[in-house]
Amino acid sequence: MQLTVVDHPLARARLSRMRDQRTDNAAFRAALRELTQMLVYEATRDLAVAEESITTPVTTTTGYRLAAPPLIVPVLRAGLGMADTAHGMLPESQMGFVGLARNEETFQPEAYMASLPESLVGRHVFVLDPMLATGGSLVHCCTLLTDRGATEITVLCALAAPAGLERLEHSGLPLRVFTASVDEGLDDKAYIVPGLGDAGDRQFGAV
Ligand SMILES: O=P(O)(O)OC[C@H]1O[C@H](OP(=O)(O)OP(=O)(O)O)[C@H](O)[C@@H]1O
Ligand SMILES: O=c1cc[nH]c(=O)[nH]1
Ligand SMILES: [Mg+2]
Repeated sequence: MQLTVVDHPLARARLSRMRDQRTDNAAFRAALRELTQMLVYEATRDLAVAEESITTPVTTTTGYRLAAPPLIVPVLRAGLGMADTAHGMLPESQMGFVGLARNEETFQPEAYMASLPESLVGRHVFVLDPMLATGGSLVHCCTLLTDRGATEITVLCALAAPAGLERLEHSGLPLRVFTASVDEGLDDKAYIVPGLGDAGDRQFGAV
């Protein structure tokens, strides 16, 4: 597993706004959208490009486009807040969806939907979920993807806990992880510390 911490000053500023308990739902969503831009920008740095000839108003030159836009997969609910921004930056990408809700007593993810192409052979997949806590949700999601043949998965998250990163590492899944911070740890409710609370509730309200 490859880990990249995107600790650019602008990313830190957005993340700090998300952490602050005074930040309301709308401002939290705005900061997450802006942070997502930075995560996508970093995570797409090494994607293959195809060349094409283009004609400017002055002359002909070489243009570039992504050779194979990745499949984008937000993990509902919280990943929804990253989806539109990622899609805006990768407009040719297809989007799939995975719905998971962590049981807050057992901390196990409970799946309630998956809408994915049947085969992901040869497809690079970008998974969006702001929070990597115990890692149970992302292991579940990424296993759905490898079961369909994916061999290249990039995870974008705002925050990661060391325990979740360790779990992903030991899962053997073919992952690159981009996060804006590796936080201190988890509390007794498996919330990330210092964290930002429940990323779904912070965007959409408590359920
Ligand atoms: O690493 P884990 O311990 O599995 O926890 C992380 C998961 O928890 C949050 O979702 P949640 O289950 O709260 O659902 P929600 O997005 O609907 O709020 C978050 O968005 C991750 O999917
Ligand atoms: O801190 C956490 C842990 C899991 N899910 C969240 O939304 N926040
Ligand atoms: Mg939640």
